[in-house]
Parts: sequence; C-alpha cells; structure tokens
Amino acid sequence: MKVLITGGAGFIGSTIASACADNGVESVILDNLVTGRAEFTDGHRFYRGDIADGALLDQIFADHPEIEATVHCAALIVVPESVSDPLRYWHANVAKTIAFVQHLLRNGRPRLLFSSTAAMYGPGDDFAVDEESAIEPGSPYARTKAAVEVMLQDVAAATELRALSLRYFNPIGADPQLRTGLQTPRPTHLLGKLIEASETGAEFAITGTDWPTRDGTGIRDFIHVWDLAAAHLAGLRSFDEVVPKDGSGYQVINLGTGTGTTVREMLVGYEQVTGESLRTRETGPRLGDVAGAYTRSDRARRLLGWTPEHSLADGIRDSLRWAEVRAERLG
Ligand SMILES: NC(=O)c1ccc[n+]([C@@H]2O[C@H](COP(=O)([O-])OP(=O)(O)OC[C@H]3O[C@@H](n4cnc5c(N)ncnc54)[C@H](O)[C@@H]3O)[C@@H](O)[C@H]2O)c1
Ligand SMILES: O=c1ccn([C@@H]2O[C@H](COP(=O)(O)OP(=O)(O)O[C@H]3O[C@H](CO)[C@@H](O)[C@H](O)[C@H]3O)[C@@H](O)[C@H]2O)c(=O)[nH]1
Repeated sequence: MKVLITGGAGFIGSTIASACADNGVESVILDNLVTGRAEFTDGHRFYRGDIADGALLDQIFADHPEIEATVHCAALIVVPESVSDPLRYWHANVAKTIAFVQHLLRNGRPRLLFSSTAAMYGPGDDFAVDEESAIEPGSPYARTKAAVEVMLQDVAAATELRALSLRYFNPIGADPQLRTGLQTPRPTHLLGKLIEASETGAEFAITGTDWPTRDGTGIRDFIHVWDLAAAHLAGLRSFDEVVPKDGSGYQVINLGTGTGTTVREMLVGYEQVTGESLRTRETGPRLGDVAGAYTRSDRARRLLGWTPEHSLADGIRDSLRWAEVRAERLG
C-alpha cells in the first residue's frame, strides 16, 4: 500500500510515516516545511510544497498512481498564535484544506484521514468525553479543526469523498527508534516544561490549581505518539469497513487512552521515572486554559481494533530520550 502524508515532516506525520514504513506501507510526504523538518522525511519520497498547490498535487498523483489514501496532518497548531492571528489560521487550516480536498477529488482519491483534535470538546461534567459530546472549541485553532470536520461531512455526503476524522488527545513521547520526535527546542506543553525544569533547575509552574478536578489541576489524556501512529495504520487498513462506500462517507473516532491524568499526577509520574524531585510553584491558569478532557469512548477499539499499548511512563521516557538527541539530530 502507498499513502500520501501531508505534514509528514512534522512531529505526528513523521511518526506515522515511520510506522507505515515498519509495516510495509510506503509513504509519499507533502510538506511546505513551515514548521516541519526536511531531516524527518529521510527514507521517504518527499515533495516540498503546499497542500493548496493543485499543479503539485496533480504531479504527485501522476508520479504515484498507486496512492490509495491520504493522511492529512498539515496544519498550523499553535493555540496562542491562532488567537492573535486568526485569519492566518483560517486560511492555512480551512481554506487550504478545502482546496486540498478539491485536488483529491479531481484526482479521484476519495479516502482521507484527517488529523483532528480533542481540544474541540466543551467542558463535560466529569471530563470524560465521547464522539457525541458537545463541541465547543475554545480557540480559533480548535474552531478551524471543527470547521474542517463539518466541511468534510458535507462534502462526503454529496461526493465520492470518504473521510475519517481522528480526534487526538495529548500526544507525548517519540518514535521509540528516535528517528523523529517533537522538533521545537522550547516546547510549552506540560511534559516539555517538566523536562525544561529538570534540565535548568528552574521551578516548575503548576498553572491552574482551582479547576473542579480531583486535585484542582488540569486533566488531560496523554497518548503515546507511537500508539497514535498505530491507530492511523489501523485506519488505513480498515478504511473501507470503517467508512463504507454506501454509508454517509464520514466517521469520527477519538484517539486517547481513556485515562485522565492531572498535572500533579503527571509531575509525580515524571519524578518516579527520573528519580528527581522538582521544585514547584503554583500560579493561576494560562490564558485560554481549560480544565481538560479524556476519552470514554470505545469506538477506536471497536472500529479499528486498536488499543494503546504504551504507558504514561513509556511516553515520559521516550520524550526524555528524544530531548537528549534532538539538538544533535536537528542541529
Ligand atoms: N501536537 C498536538 O498536540 C496535536 C493534538 C491534536 C491534533 N494535532 C493535529 O495533528 C497534526 C500534526 O500536528 P503536529 O504536532 O505534528 O504539528 P507539526 O507542526 O509538527 O506538523 C505540521 C506539519 O504540517 C506542515 N504544514 C503546515 N501547513 C502546511 C501547508 N499548507 N502545506 C504543506 N505542509 C504544511 C508543517 O511544515 C509541519 O511539518 C495537525 O493537524 C494538528 O492540528 C496535533
Ligand atoms: O508549565 C506548564 C505547562 C502546562 N501546565 C498545565 O498542564 C495542562 C496541560 O497543558 P498542555 O500540555 O499545554 O496541554 P493543552 O492545554 O491540552 O494544549 C496542548 O494540547 C492541545 C490538544 O492536543 C493542543 O491543541 C495545544 O496546542 C497544546 O498546547 C494544563 O492544565 C496546563 O495549565 C502546567 O501546569 N505547567
């Protein structure tokens, strides 16, 4: 099998490409390198360019008529940036994805897996959400993802397009073989900040201690990126059963572990893995922060036959291993 991966030079897309390679699925990567790294495409066929470039897409499909499906990871993903520059996000994530879908249909490529986000769920009573839970995206970034989902559903109902939206919870870790990982040197997410605190000896700030969670701190569902990649492989292999030709042409699946982990629990987990004790301080929540969510859905298991195999400790360990080699790998 051969697949097109947009955003395959980024964190998640490159991990999916590695998982595909390990399982006999060939990847063709399309990425404009706005945040991605050319090094991450090593070993794969790589086209540097934009998802909205119709002539380039026609060329790719002419060069690779065997491409059976597309994994669409390309997007801008920084939440605060989406607040300060929403037009850039709507253009990059929505307008360009509309153009991209037009190019797919023109080239007769109806199968699409879309990288969506659990950040679009509204706050539930107990933080556990399934695919039918209320969609209340809290940022322009999450709204662009929700808008693309609605667009895909409409287009799938009227054309040959068939789309599977995969709503990721919070990815951590790296490819266990460390071929790729998170490319940013100064990540702002929880685990990145824990690693930074242990590297620099600075205090780790617990941002938000008044949420209605079991210990007052934010709660998330941390999913190992290698498990996420495995779910895409399962989605590619079972695509025609999961999104059958004779149905609505659209399906959505949560990709999380089903376990909620609070910030304090993550801190304890980190200290257990490293044997370190971090200095901490407590502050108010970050701008735009939410209490958080974890999945309670078994749809991924039922439809994809997929269950996550990596523990929280595995994710912490692989993030640490990648942090050690990142600079030397990326220069
Ligand atoms: N990382 C997360 O926490 C998270 C959570 C939920 C969903 N997602 C989604 O997963 C996908 C991948 O995220 P990531 O963490 O790997 O981000 P990333 O920034 O590492 O990867 C995105 C890739 O897309 C490329 N790209 C962006 N716009 C493009 C365009 N117009 N044409 C071609 N290439 C383009 C970038 O160069 C980059 O390589 C995104 O769609 C994101 O919204 C990520
Ligand atoms: O130094 C820190 C960093 C984070 N947190 C807390 O940790 C929790 C999780 O934060 P983070 O790891 O940033 O996850 P999210 O808030 O869910 O946001 C991330 O995950 C989203 C969904 O995957 C993406 O859309 C965002 O871009 C990405 O920042 C929150 O309660 C934060 O307040 C701290 O206490 N201290």
